[in-house]
Amino acid sequence: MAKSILLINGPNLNLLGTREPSIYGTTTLPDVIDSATAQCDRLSIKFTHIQSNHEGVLVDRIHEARGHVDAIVINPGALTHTSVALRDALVGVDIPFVEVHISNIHKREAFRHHSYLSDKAEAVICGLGVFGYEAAIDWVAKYVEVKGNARL
Ligand SMILES: O=C(O)[C@@H]1C=C(O)[C@@H](O)[C@H](O)C1
Repeated sequence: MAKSILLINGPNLNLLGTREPSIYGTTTLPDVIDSATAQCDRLSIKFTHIQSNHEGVLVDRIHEARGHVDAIVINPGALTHTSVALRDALVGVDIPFVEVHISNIHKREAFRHHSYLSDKAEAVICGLGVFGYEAAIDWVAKYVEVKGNARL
């Protein structure tokens, strides 16, 4: 069972709750983090989180996670559809990850239908709103085994 999870949120997710609420809902990112923190506490999982609007900052954080994190839950935001660098970082550190999208990207503009990450993800959750984060953490807790001595 995973003992440490890193949650990553990409560009514009800092606006969650006020940004296009008809698509992304009214729950704020701090509320998402608070819920995920409590969920991980209940599951005895060490939890950390980063949100950044900068691709290189997220790449650096993924590199830093190697050897310290058992699994990553990532909503890459728009980098989903553009970032080979993010894909390469996730594959390069060999940490299992679950891809989360608040909206159902397959019901939206065509340019959102492709992800540079999905074929490397353990699972992809989209369209469940912010519940997708909770579902991803629950799944990771149940099905992702600790690799070596990975700890935060
Ligand atoms: O649904 C989401 O969480 C994703 C969030 C974004 O910011 C968009 O750029 C993606 O296309 C969809």
